[in-house]
Amino acid sequence: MVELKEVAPKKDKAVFAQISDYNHEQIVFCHDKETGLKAIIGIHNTVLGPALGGTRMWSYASEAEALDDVLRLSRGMTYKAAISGLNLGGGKAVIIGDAKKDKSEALLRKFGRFIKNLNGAYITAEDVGMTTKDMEYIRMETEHVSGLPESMGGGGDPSPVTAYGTYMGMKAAAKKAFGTDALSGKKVSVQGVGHVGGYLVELLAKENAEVYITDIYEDRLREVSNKYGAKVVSMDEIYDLDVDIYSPCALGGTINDNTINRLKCQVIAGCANNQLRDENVHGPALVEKGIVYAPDFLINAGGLINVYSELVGYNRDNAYAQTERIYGYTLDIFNLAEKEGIHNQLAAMRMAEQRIQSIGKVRSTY
Ligand SMILES: NC(=O)c1ccc[n+]([C@@H]2O[C@H](COP(=O)([O-])OP(=O)(O)OC[C@H]3O[C@@H](n4cnc5c(N)ncnc54)[C@H](O)[C@@H]3O)[C@@H](O)[C@H]2O)c1
Repeated sequence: MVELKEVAPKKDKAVFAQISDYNHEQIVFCHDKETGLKAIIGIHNTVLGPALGGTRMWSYASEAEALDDVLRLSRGMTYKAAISGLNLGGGKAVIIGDAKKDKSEALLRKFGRFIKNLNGAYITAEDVGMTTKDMEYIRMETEHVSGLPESMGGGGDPSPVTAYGTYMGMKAAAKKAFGTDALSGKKVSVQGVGHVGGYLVELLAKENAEVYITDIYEDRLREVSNKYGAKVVSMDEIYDLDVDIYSPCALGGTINDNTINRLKCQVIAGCANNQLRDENVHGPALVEKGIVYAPDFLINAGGLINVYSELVGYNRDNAYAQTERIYGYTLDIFNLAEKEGIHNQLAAMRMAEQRIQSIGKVRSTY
């Protein structure tokens, strides 16, 4: 019987205690002195299928932080795949190092060898700090790579599909909060206008929403602002804006003790992973404030749906059609949360767990 549960991670805990809290199946520590490779592969759950999730390269402040990241992210992938109806498990990998300085062909290919040795239990893809070229190096050593460029038979950049799913989830949340899913005239703040955020602003502008944007990079802000008429605000100001919808599209953990009381929106719907710093605390806090929260792993699943489509025979139209269903799934989650008197993130987690448990039983017969 699969058992997933909510946990509040403690970084000072022993490694096995942390793995046990999150209920991972396998953690692989990869080390190679020659190339300087230090990586951790987290395989959270493979009941529904191979554990799929990107590789992130980041200069973590400590190894504990890297482990915490891979544990949280791989568990999120389990939920994302399960709730999206995909035959995939949840996994993720982190390479510890500076993506601008520490990367080499040899390091990436060595990492590919470690993935190869897992015989398909883990399938990797691109994440923060990795490029398409890096994926090509990993692909030289193992076939268990997804999200490849179209020229290599892959589905190309998943970001537009992720943005489309996020937009669908946002519309469903608007329907719940405002009684209509029309976003025309709604004030929407988008935090982070990178790959996904940029495409999301385009969709919002097409629907005549009033969009506010912020980012670290000024040239990117200028580009998006000029293209879509979005208003630029400072990075800190984003939390205090008098908007209808706040869309976190940068990094995780932005809904926390410091920001929650500043938010004036009625809806939160964005593509960032792990938006709630602590789901046990900040999920209920949003309910208390009357904010409709669209669960992150549900509405940002478009990219994963696109990548999954590659594994079963790529068709972009099918990937978009499946992503469009996020609208209905999000409304289902709101109904479940209301019925059970729980917050939306918890309802989404329960829905995902339920599918893993029931399909786990189907698969117990060989
Ligand atoms: N790319 C996908 O298909 C996909 C799929 C699912 C989830 N996500 C998640 O969505 C988020 C965005 O992904 P992306 O591919 O667009 O990444 P990206 O790196 O292209 O964009 C992120 C942007 O956020 C900006 N940023 C970082 N910190 C910020 C801050 N404090 N304030 C304002 N802006 C800040 C960065 O400068 C960058 O422009 C990430 O959390 C990612 O894990 C992405």
